[in-house]
Amino acid sequence: MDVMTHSSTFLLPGNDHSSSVTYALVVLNQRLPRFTPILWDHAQVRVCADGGANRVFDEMPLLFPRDDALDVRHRYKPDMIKGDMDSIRTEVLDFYTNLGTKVVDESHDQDTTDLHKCVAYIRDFAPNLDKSNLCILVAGALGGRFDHEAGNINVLYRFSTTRIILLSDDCLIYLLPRTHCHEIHIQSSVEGPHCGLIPIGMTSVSTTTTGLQWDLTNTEMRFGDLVSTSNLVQGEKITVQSSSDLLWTISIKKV
Ligand SMILES: Nc1ncnc2c1ncn2[C@@H]1O[C@H](COP(=O)(O)OP(=O)(O)OP(=O)(O)O)[C@@H](O)[C@H]1O
Ligand SMILES: Cc1ncc(C[n+]2csc(CCO)c2C)c(N)n1
Repeated sequence: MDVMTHSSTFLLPGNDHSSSVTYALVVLNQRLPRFTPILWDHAQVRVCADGGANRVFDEMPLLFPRDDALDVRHRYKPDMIKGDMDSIRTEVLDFYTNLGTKVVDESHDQDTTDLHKCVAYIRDFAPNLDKSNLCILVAGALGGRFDHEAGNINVLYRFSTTRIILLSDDCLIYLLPRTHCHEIHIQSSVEGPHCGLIPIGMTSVSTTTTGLQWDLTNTEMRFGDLVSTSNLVQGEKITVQSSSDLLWTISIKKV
């Protein structure tokens, strides 16, 4: 079975030239995580999901209190705004349209979420993007309305062959597909030690891990019985192998 490696270097400032990953960023309509500018700088394409554009417009300047707000807004210009356009304010739409941001109104589709629409666009259409090792970072995906959080997690399952990482100020979540053995390299300056492995939707018959305080050894997990929450990372490397897709979550440090 092939090994899939994971590393949250996108939380560290600066260009990691050794990384072969192409990052894309989706900004949702939730308070911007404080490290959003770092994610923005790593990304080669930046897409706002509908009201996510309001957050970039209103909150990016707050993250740079010494800079002129207009300068900040010009510096952090989304490439695209996409969604059903019922949350973006007119002044925000006008501002970014004038700067050349592409706007796609998909209000005809009321069966998929704005995040779904953004991920589908990045995966299938974004021009000039090397998608051979694509990783989509999603800012503001957790910590708000539970229906939205569940919808955001569902996107991980609907696009299970695409690397997608849901982020909030407090934690990140991604899917570990059962098709691979996983090596998670912990960036201990910015993440951990709290972590969890969560089977959603079905019983996970057998999971084996190394590197956790409470490792699993061919252990069954399911809702209604054991799920691994409040676990702790012990070293710099975690390995996970499972008969089912699992969610991996790890805390993000406040620093
Ligand atoms: N409170 C929240 N918690 C988590 N994610 C959120 C929250 N609010 C919005 N989102 C995410 O941001 C995206 C865009 O938000 P927006 O408010 O524009 O959506 P919406 O479809 O108008 O929502 P609704 O009509 O259900 O209020 C959503 O599709 C969702 O993924
Ligand atoms: C069974 C079912 N439940 C809820 C919705 C509503 N809905 C789901 S995604 C979406 C778009 C949000 O921007 C909306 C309105 C639906 N269509 N079908």
